[in-house]
Amino acid sequence: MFTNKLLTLVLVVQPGRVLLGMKKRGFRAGKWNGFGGKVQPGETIEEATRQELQEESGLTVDALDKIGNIKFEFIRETELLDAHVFRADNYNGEPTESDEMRPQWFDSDKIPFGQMWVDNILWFPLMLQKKKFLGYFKFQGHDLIIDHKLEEVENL
Ligand SMILES: NNC(=O)c1cnc2ccc(F)cc2c1N
Repeated sequence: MFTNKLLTLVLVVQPGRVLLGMKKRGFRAGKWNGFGGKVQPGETIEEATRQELQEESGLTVDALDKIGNIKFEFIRETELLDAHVFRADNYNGEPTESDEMRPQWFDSDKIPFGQMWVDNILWFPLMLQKKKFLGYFKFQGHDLIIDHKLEEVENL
């Protein structure tokens, strides 16, 4: 029996480049990540996405494009992570370092996949092409995918 934990994830994209955040402390410090986190009770997924983006990068966005839903399972764990993935092509403000994250722009052809969650290399190309997708990744630990599904969809 699984419990479902909602996560948000947003990639801010400009022509030829993507904004990522270097996690400075805590879980998976030293990795580059999109911006996001948990959805608190009473918050919508979109509200949580905006809140986490602002806290972690200093940015606000007008439009959030829903581009993916990814379910993460870890063997021997009963919590399924249900990540709602968004893309933002416009933003307000300037990327600002926080206690948690150091934002940095990366050329779209120089994404540091070796310092990211290992599933990113599989679905970032879909995200960059603005394709909508459903993903499922089964992890053994945090660095080994032992099973996965990834499909493009017309609607989410
Ligand atoms: N850019 N961030 C991610 O791709 C990301 C964020 N959080 C996760 C939590 C659990 C997991 F198995 C994967 C991710 C993940 N890929």
